[in-house]
Amino acid sequence: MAIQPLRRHKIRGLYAITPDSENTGELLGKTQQALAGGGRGIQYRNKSVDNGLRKEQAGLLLQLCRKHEIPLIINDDIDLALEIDADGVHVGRDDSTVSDARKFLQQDKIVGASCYNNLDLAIEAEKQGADYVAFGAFFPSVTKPEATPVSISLINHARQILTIPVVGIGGIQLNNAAMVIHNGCDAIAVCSDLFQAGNIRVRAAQYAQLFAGNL
Ligand SMILES: Cc1ncc(COP(=O)(O)OP(=O)(O)O)c(N)n1
Ligand SMILES: Cc1ncsc1CCOP(=O)(O)O
Ligand SMILES: [Mg+2]
Repeated sequence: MAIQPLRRHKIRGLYAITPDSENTGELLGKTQQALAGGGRGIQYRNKSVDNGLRKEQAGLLLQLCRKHEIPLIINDDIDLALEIDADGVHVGRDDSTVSDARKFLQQDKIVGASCYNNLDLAIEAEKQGADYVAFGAFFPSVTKPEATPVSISLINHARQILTIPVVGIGGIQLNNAAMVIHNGCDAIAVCSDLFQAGNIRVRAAQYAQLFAGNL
């Protein structure tokens, strides 16, 4: 029986952001481990390979995510999301607008938006139909060292104003994740601390445990 696409799944818990990688087998193996440990969303983010390989990797990741009934969100690229029928797209200030993403993707697809340290951007993203907003970087990020720094106190303000889920990103590690969650983030987006872990499944389970009873 064919596995059906996910219907506007809410992003909550551990949201795994894939690292730049040319090694498709390794990328799939690591993502499988993140899913086995309890990852609740996967974002395919790969800034370092050509479009052909991006399409191949994204298609294979989608098959894997469907087996686990977990959504695959494509970073930046609405066309790729449409081509492979991914579960959604994540856009930032240098990408398409939320309105365009919403217009081109079917209603049941997920649209996420980066809002950096800016609540006005988040209010606008929600109006335009975003399914979640992301703030960060809360901590220095090795994956994106130039990311805008953000104070944890923003999360509480965001939760009071917005109805859609709030995602925290940037330099999140096991020893600082609880602070982000306890301040109100519905999900934490993690790349290096998850994908560089010696045992990715165990690391993912440790993150998932931080949300225990809250998903
Ligand atoms: C969940 C999540 N939050 C923020 C980002 C960053 O998006 P953007 O600012 O467009 O930067 P790039 O990731 O494209 O470098 C994200 N990808 N995911
Ligand atoms: C894409 C992005 N946007 C802000 S920080 C970041 C990178 C997140 O990766 P890491 O968890 O390794 O800091
Ligand atoms: Mg982007």
